[in-house]
Amino acid sequence: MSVALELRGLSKQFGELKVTRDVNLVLEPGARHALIGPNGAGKSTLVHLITGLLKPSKGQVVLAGQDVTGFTSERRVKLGLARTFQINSLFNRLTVGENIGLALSARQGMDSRLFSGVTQSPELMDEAAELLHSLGLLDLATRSVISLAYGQRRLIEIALALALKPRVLLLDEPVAGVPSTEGHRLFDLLERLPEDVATLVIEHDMDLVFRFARRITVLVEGAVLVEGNVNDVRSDPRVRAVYLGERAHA
Ligand SMILES: Nc1ncnc2c1ncn2[C@@H]1O[C@H](COP(=O)(O)OP(=O)(O)OP(=O)(O)O)[C@@H](O)[C@H]1O
Repeated sequence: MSVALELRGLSKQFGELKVTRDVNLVLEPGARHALIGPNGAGKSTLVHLITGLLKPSKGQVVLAGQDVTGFTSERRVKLGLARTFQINSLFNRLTVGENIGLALSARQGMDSRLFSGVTQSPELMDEAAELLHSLGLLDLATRSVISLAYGQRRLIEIALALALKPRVLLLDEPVAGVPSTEGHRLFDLLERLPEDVATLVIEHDMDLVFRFARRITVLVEGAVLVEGNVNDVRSDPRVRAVYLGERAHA
């Protein structure tokens, strides 16, 4: 099977400021990979380079063997790159199930503005329920989005991204703002992600990173400091120095 996502020598400069420096990264299908690094390390910039919000100064983004460096974000989504949607992309007055139905219909090329077409399609609504069930979120299906707590909405954002049937899923700080009482639902959901989807999580919460990831890339000053499996990264003295140094600084 081909590599799901590859970054080749990716660099980004804003004027004189080098924010991303020659980053190489490979995600195999089904990868569970975390990107970590101290504040300002360039994690968000790297995500923007992957999604197409920013264009690199050098290097390539390759999605399932295809060089997508010059492609718009929309084209990348169509080719299987999904990221968690921002909260405001959910339709507040609709139910969770209807929101997922709309995302499924968009994937199938239906005009998602034709909302009635979605709710009147038992197949789509069944598929939405099936997806929510597989993620352990079926209890939220008939709730209107507006009635959900913030943490619950963040879970639904992940379901919405998965409705696009991506090859690669980018999760940008999934824990941010989720109260600890709802944290277990997020962990549960992450364990239920489809096995073949390559997942890259950008996260500050080390508890989540160590539980979820099989490989970790540590970014410092825009460059990869270390990449390896969880134990290697955890015990690497350079990583400890970065994090302990940061803590001592705080
Ligand atoms: N559009 C821009 N123009 C100039 N500098 C930028 C721009 N975007 C980001 N930077 C700089 O790039 C560096 C990396 O920022 P980035 O937001 O990617 O880091 P980060 O690792 O995501 O940080 P955090 O964990 O705090 O969110 C910072 O010094 C930031 O000020």
